[in-house]
Amino acid sequence: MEPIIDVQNLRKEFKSHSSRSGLKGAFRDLFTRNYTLKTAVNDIGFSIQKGEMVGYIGENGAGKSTTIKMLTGILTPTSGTVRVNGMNPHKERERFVRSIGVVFGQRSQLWWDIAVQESFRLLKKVYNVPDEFYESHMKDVIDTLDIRHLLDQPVRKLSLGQRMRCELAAALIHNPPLLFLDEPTIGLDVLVKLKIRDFLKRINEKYGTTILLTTHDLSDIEALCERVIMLDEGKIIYDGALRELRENWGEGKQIQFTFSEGADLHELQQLTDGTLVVWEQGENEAIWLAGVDNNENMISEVIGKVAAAKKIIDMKVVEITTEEIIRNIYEEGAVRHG
Ligand SMILES: Nc1ncnc2c1ncn2[C@@H]1O[C@H](COP(=O)(O)OP(=O)(O)OP(=O)(O)O)[C@@H](O)[C@H]1O
Repeated sequence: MEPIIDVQNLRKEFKSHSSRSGLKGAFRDLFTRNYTLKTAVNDIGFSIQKGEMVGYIGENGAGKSTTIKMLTGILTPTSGTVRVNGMNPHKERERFVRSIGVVFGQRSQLWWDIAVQESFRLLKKVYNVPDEFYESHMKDVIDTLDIRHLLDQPVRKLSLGQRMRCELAAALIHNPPLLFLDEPTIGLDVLVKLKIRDFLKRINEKYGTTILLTTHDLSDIEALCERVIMLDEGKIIYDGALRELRENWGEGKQIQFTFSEGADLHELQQLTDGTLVVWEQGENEAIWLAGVDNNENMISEVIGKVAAAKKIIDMKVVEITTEEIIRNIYEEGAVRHG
């Protein structure tokens, strides 16, 4: 089966001209421009099958939005190919936009001054959605997102969480097979986040909707996506199961000690000499974190050695979080496999 998203050797360069300083520089700029080239997306490739929910992650400036903009036809690639829903997003613009739903957390597709349901009706017309389908489908969407009481409010009166739920509903009026979400839960409280996640799971199960999700909130990814694509400086550094990422990288644990008084690094290193421990100071000098391999003997050995010499007033053993795993990966720049 043809993948729903297929990207090959995709590249986007931005040209920006840097001005030279001084009057002489400005004069020279009139005749020859000084360009600097920024490669935002650097020859990437991946494909996504129908029904997948994929997390697209990376630090600020990694190239996520630029990729999404090329996938949705807003930007033209410098080189490479993009096929989405069997189409070229830039060439078949009109037909293409009817086949996708997009939610950008920071931007609205609803009309600010009119009631939410008027916006919905307008979009229904734009997308040519048949009445019968609209009634039954939107009833379900409205109930699941719990927005019925908001329908006669103008958008400008809604809170961010209320607006985001309406945005999601608006993106789904034509029941697109593919949904792009860029930071859909940014700034939302936990309850609204949970509601949105449950909703996304539900439409994925019910309609087999494919979802590509960009977010800085890794708990969104953990709740929804089995697969992650990780981007760093325009290149894909990991594409695979989130589970595998944890297995390969997350085997370590941290023991968090709170001592009765301040400790220093040298002293702690000496105490655990001969054991592989990475010490790191916590919030203050009495709190220290010992990073160790996930091995029971190792954990008791470290605790034993430390407890014999220092007065401990609190202690806990914590799993390394996905957040930390990913931070470690960025620090090392690439993923070690196996
Ligand atoms: N229109 C543009 N002109 C010039 N440079 C751009 C343009 N758009 C993006 N860039 C640059 O391309 C790089 C990738 O930007 P992009 O917005 O895709 O990153 P991102 O991963 O989405 O980041 P964030 O998480 O901050 O949204 C950045 O260095 C950015 O400065």
